[in-house]
Amino acid sequence: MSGAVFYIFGATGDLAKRKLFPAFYSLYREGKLGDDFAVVGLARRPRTNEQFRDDVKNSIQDFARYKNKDGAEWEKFAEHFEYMSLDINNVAGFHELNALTAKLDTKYQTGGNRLFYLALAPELFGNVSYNLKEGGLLNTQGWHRLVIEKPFGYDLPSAERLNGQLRQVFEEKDIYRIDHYLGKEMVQNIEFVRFANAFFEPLWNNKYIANIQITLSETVGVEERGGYYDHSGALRDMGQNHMLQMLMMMAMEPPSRLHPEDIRDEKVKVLRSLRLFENGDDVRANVIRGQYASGTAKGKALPAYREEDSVNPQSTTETYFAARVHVDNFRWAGVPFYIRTGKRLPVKTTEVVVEFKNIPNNVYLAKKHELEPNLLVFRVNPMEGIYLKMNAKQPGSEGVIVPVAMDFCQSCQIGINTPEAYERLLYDATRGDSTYFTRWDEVALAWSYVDRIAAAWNEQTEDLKHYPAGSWGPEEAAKLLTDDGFKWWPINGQNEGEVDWEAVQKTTVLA
Ligand SMILES: NC(=O)C1=CN([C@@H]2O[C@H](COP(=O)(O)OP(=O)(O)OC[C@H]3O[C@@H](n4cnc5c(N)ncnc54)[C@H](OP(=O)(O)O)[C@@H]3O)[C@@H](O)[C@H]2O)C=CC1
Ligand SMILES: O=C1O[C@H](COP(=O)(O)O)[C@@H](O)[C@H](O)[C@H]1O
Repeated sequence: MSGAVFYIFGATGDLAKRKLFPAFYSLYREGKLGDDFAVVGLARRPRTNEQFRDDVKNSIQDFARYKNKDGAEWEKFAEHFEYMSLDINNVAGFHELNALTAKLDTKYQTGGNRLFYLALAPELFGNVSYNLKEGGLLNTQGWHRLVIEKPFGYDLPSAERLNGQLRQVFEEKDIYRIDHYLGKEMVQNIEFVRFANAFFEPLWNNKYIANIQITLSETVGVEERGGYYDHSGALRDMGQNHMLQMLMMMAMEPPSRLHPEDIRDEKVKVLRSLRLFENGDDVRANVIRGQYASGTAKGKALPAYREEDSVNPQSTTETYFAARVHVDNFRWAGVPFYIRTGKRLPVKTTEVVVEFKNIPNNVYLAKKHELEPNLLVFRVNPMEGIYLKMNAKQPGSEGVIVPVAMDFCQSCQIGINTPEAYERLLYDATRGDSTYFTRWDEVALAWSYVDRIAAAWNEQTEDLKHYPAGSWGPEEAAKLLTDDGFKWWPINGQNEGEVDWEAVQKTTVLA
């Protein structure tokens, strides 16, 4: 990497501690940062450089893939970190920051390259970018990139306002909007599996695929984020970004080149093809929302959402939603995409299931047997891998057909040491590769899709269902599929479905 100064705005916050410092350390240990870099931590509270380096060290001990094993290496790494107390709203502080950076530019031969990471509450994003310009931090020769966290706005109008503020200072090509799901190994793998395998791409259409199911389930509640979450809800927190991004990866056409803009062009076309809900009734027929009530998980009593800290006791914010989504283009016409996400569900998992259509039922095997459909499952999180379920003769039987699985468990083979999403994204931003960041038109289209749902929900709240914490959400979500002759496929054997995945015979593990 060519030299650069990295600025972490919000360096005393949770994201910096849990994700960013560990990501820097992994990249450093892997030689991806080189030695010509400085990291400047910025936040209001006072910290000496030594205290800040201790914060970084503690975060690495707690959260990094590489632990702080080697004292000499740690010391070398820590020297790259500096701290400056700064209030985002104070322009004078930015002039001071510029003076500090000039020294770092010389020390590390950065060529004026600067990456500004905003790990801050979104309402501060606009001010930072304006003050960066005012403070002279963009007056150098090298590249200047702005990495911003989600949420990018609350709805389309607020996202447009924010984008307008950022664009007064940065060009679109220099704005890296994070969606950390795009940094996940298996989400990135979707396009490789699709486009690098002769036996998938020909089947990847409405002739052979019956439906696609995307599940992002979480066992946690809102934890300490009640204040943010109660104004957001599952649709904005997970639907507008991570879920639609995964849907785009599944549905996009092959890009003509593996160039970031070509890939993002194809993703945007998927968003443009989403069938928009026409009115409130249409939303209610296709989107189910829920909120967790008290319940139990693993014998532990769990509070209701309305009892969580910083949550309105009468809140109607959804902690769960499931939707039937249609992509109205030639490839996907008639294939429903079912998406669901929720907090306080029984397992933490992210999975995408592709259910293939059954073989014609007049051929002899299907006449004699109840055949299960073939499934291709992308296991994104926490297990990483690909699972293919098919039918085969039970060994030793007289033609008994059983479901068997080809299970490529990536996390079993590579272990838990696969790079974390933030590592990949940070590395990509340092290299100027924006493929796995979201472009403005993606963000805007995703908001306009989600805003229609939110508007219908605002009209009335009677359709909000309460589900016990620790359950799979409102029963109505099952009906979305049963009405179409489908069902949610079990997640890691934990669903109330009939198939016991552990019992499914594992025939082959690919090397
Ligand atoms: N935490 C997470 O897991 C995730 C977070 N995000 C996003 O990342 C961003 C940061 O989240 P998170 O780290 O959790 O938030 P925190 O509340 O933990 O941290 C906020 C940071 O901003 C600083 N800050 C607040 N006001 C100012 C100000 N006026 N001037 C300078 N610094 C200020 C705080 O430091 P101080 O008080 O010292 O000024 C603190 O370092 C948010 O946009 C969030 O949505 C996204 C995905 C996951
Ligand atoms: O962006 C968010 O994602 C997390 C879930 O991320 P994961 O990588 O652990 O699957 C979610 O808990 C949080 O509410 C949301 O803001």
